[in-house]
Amino acid sequence: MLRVRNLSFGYTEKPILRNLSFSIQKGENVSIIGASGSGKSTLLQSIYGLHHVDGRIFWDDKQLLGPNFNLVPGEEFMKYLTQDFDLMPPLTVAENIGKHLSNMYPRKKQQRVSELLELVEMQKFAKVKAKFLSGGQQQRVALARVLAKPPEVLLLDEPFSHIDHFRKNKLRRNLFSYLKKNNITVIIATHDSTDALSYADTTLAMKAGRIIAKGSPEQLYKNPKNAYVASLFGEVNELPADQFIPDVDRRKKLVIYPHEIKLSEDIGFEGVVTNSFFRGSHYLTEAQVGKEFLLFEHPEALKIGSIVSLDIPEELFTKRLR
Ligand SMILES: Nc1ncnc2c1ncn2[C@@H]1O[C@H](COP(=O)(O)OP(=O)(O)OP(=O)(O)O)[C@@H](O)[C@H]1O
Repeated sequence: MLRVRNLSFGYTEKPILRNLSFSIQKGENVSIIGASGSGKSTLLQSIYGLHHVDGRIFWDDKQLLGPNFNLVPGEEFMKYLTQDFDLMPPLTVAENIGKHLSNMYPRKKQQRVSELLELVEMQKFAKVKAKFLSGGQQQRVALARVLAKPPEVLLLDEPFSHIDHFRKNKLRRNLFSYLKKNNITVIIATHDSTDALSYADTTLAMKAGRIIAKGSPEQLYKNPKNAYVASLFGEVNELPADQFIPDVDRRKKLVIYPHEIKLSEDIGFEGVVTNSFFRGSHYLTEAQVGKEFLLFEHPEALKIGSIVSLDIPEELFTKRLR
């Protein structure tokens, strides 16, 4: 188990991580989500042992002591994939992946490299020098490289940021099932809600250096603490509650996802369509209701200026009142 206790850190006087405490089970897939600058990368670097932090970090019973105690920065049983991929440009893809593997058993080494090339779908590029690869290809090689000697804990910072959608989905499925099968603990800092929703066992939501929510992706999505947490998963409406519910505290807000609002067959909240954005499976539609602009999903494009009646399920008036 990874245990983080009262972790604080700042690059300067200004605190960046503020008294974080949490635990992660062996083999767990944890995603860290949060706005840009909230401290996700700094948290990964602190766990890896790159910063002089306050607080304590343990892997099982072993305390991780950080840069004061490690001549070579970083913990041996962990791998940290940074946002810059750290490949050796003059070496080939296969050489980069196998760089830290022993040459004592060349066949075994070759087998391992082939297995990893297959995992990231880079077999065809085995003999190509890293300097000739695109950003997305480099990122895939870097992923294979951190897995070459399987770590116990893998820290990934935006690992799919350069990879196109076509490859990303399959790569994600391959990679995360490989990690589960091998019981590798993975902590992934991400902006991508699919990483957080589909693959994580646990999601940590960060804001300004604090963890403001922790739970399963379902818990955080269905019962978000506030509009900020909900917005980390995609579009969300944050509406003044008193415009929609009678006799409610004026300071309260309603946090509602666009797919939860539907066109009503009978009486609903009347609005005027102000925008409609094609999203493939639906149109994300904006309507003005009173002074508020609401986003909702609709299967067809609605004409701008048309009058609509919108239905917000009544149960959300209590469930999503914040
Ligand atoms: N080397 C550094 N020196 C000084 N300040 C830094 C350094 N690295 C990061 N920061 C600051 O620390 C804060 C947190 O940065 P961090 O990169 O951890 O955030 P993040 O959540 O990972 O952001 P992003 O999603 O944009 O990668 C930011 O305000 C950033 O400006």
